[in-house]
Amino acid sequence: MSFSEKKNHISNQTYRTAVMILSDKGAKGERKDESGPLIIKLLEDVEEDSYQVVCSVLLPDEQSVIEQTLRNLCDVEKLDLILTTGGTGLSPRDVTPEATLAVAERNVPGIAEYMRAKSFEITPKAMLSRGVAVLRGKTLIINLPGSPKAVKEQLEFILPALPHGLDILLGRDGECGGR
Ligand SMILES: Nc1ncnc2c1ncn2[C@@H]1O[C@H](COP(=O)(O)OP(=O)(O)OP(=O)(O)O)[C@@H](O)[C@H]1O
Ligand SMILES: Nc1nc2c(c(=O)[nH]1)N[C@H]1C(S)=C(S)[C@@H](COP(=O)(O)O)O[C@H]1N2
Repeated sequence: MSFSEKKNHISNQTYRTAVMILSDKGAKGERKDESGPLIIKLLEDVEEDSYQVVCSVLLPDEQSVIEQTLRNLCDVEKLDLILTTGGTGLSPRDVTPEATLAVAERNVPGIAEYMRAKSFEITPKAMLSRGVAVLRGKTLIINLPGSPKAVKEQLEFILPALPHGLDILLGRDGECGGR
C-alpha cells in the first residue's frame, strides 16, 4: 500500500480518501488499471481541493483481504472516504459488496439507490451492479463498478451530495440549503 501526501495545503474541509481497485486481472498484471487513476482524476477536478487521495491500493477479489484492508483504512488510518471499484457484479469472484457489508456498522442505502436509478437512464445493465454504501465509524465506504465508463458515470452522479454528507458525518458545519 502506498501512502502519499499529495497536497501541501489541506483545508479544514478536505476529505482524506482512499481508492481501492478490486480486480483479479489487475492484481495479476493482466490488465492495466484505468479505473483507479480515473477516480483520482475526477476527485482532483472537484473545486477547492476537497479530496486528498492519500492511498490507492490494487487488490484481487479476495473477501478476507478486502475486509482486512477496509478495517485498516477505517480504524487505523481513520480516512473520511473510501471509494472501491470493481467486484460488484454477478461473477462468483465478485465479493466487494459482501466484504463491505461485513465491515459495515450502518447502511447508507440512498447513495447506491441513486447511483443505480440514475444509471438506468444510461443502461439497464446498471441493475447488475450490487454495490453498497455504508459507514464504519466516521468513514464512508462506497462501492463503484469496475469499468471506467461506469466509474465516471456513477461517481459524477453522487459527487454533488457527498460533501454535505461527509460534513455531517465528520461533525463539520453542514449546510442543508440548495438542492
Ligand atoms: N480497473 C479496471 N481498469 C480498466 N478496465 C476495467 C477495470 N475493471 C474493469 N474494467 C473493464 O470493465 C469490464 C468489466 O469489468 P469486470 O469487473 O467484470 O472485469 P473482469 O475482467 O471480468 O474481472 P476482474 O477485473 O476482477 O479480473 C472489463 O472487461 C474491463 O474491460
Ligand atoms: N452507470 C453505469 N453503471 C453500470 C454500468 C455502466 O456501464 N454504467 N455497467 C454495469 C455492468 S455491465 C456490470 S456487470 C455491473 C457490475 O460491474 P463490476 O462487476 O465491474 O463491478 O455494473 C453495472 N453498472
